[in-house]
Amino acid sequence: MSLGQLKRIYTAFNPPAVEKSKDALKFGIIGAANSAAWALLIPAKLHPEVVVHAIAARDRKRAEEFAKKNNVPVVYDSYQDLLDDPEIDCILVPLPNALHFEWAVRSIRAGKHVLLEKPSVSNYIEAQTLFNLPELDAPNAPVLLEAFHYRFHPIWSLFMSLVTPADVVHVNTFSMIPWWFVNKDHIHFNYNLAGGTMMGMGTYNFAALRLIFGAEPEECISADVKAFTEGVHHDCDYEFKAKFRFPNGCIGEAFSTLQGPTIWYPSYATVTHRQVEVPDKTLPPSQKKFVTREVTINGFIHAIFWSRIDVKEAFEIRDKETGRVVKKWTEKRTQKAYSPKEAGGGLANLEGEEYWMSFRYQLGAFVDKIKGRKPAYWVNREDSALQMKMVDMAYEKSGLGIRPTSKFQVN
Ligand SMILES: NC(=O)C1=CN([C@@H]2O[C@H](COP(=O)(O)OP(=O)(O)OC[C@H]3O[C@@H](n4cnc5c(N)ncnc54)[C@H](OP(=O)(O)O)[C@@H]3O)[C@@H](O)[C@H]2O)C=CC1
Ligand SMILES: O=C1OC[C@@H](O)[C@H](O)[C@H]1O
Repeated sequence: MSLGQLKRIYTAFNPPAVEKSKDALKFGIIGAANSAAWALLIPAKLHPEVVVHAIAARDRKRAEEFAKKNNVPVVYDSYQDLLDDPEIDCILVPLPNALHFEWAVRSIRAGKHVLLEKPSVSNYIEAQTLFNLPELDAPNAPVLLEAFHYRFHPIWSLFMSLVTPADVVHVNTFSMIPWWFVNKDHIHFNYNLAGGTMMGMGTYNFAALRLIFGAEPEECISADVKAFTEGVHHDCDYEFKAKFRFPNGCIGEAFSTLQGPTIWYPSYATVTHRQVEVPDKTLPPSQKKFVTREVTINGFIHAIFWSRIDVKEAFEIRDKETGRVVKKWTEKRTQKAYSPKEAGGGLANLEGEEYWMSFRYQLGAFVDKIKGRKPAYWVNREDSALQMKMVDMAYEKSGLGIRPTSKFQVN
């Protein structure tokens, strides 16, 4: 690891605190969750318009410890008490997946803006209700955002600018978390809490496929899982490999595991385009030029640690009449984008530093939306709902079945 990389990662987790503005939004967190550090506590330090105001946990002592450790001034005894605080503008919901639906609805009904951990809910049934809540279409409606952090990072935007969705024929995605990071008692492996690797990690791969094809999958062709069978862990996949058919017979593949090997291997998505003709005025009129482009984004999920885009273009010059290949060659290049400036082009003027994690860009977009500014990037409600449709498709195909629907009643 280079010194520059080490410095970037160190600063990402220990960022310089910025001064808060008078009209900063007050956030409350329901659940003293580990992921709250990534999604809110760290990025909040870098955002002048965000103050983490309150924490609630099922157990007050746990909330107090969390508050002390993270300098959160107000502690509540219950999630509902926190929602009832009129001073709070926004809620982070970092609860087990099975509780996202209920607490997102309750938060919205309390008039709060909601940053909702991924996956947004347990299944498409819940998604249709949540993302179509009438409160979200009322005047001055609260903002609801699924925390799909990687989509807000400049490397993702740069990567997408190198992809031509209509020409994509095949996509292969990979993600993993080493075995030592998630133990068996984690909420990821509790069926009643809507656990499973497709929920915890696979949703990242699935979103990549939907975005790269610019379309929804028509069918899950196969979904092979390795799953626990006993106790609360039953039907929780700890590893899976799924294959989807997208429009025009195109194929998208996803592999992920939450029990991977010891060394953390970066996620990736490799995109193969069909061969297309490229205009080239330097060629004689009897010849045509073609290119087949393959683009890989490495480290798309946790870009801060290490990420890079690899572009491989295979060119061919063909005789127009006979189709015979006259010449062929391959060109390769790589690109990094730890900041908008490094991404360049249309992204260069956006706000961001190389030590900003995807979560900081996400928080920026969330605040911009609330403040009535136009975020650089957004994940809309329909998109989040369709995301759950794809997850359900894979769970149904796997034989494990969709994750259980919440009993919480929305009247
Ligand atoms: N964006 C990201 O990078 C990440 C996102 N996530 C997502 O965030 C969510 C939480 O994950 P993570 O922070 O790892 O989980 P944790 O186990 O660390 O936190 C979950 C919280 O849920 C609360 N909770 C309420 N009811 C229950 C229950 N019945 N069983 C267990 N916990 C309960 C607990 O709060 P209390 O303090 O009240 O006891 C706990 O603090 C998940 O949806 C996950 O997919 C997870 C990791 C990273
Ligand atoms: O980004 C992540 O990495 C760790 C996982 O436990 C988590 O669900 C995921 O969001």
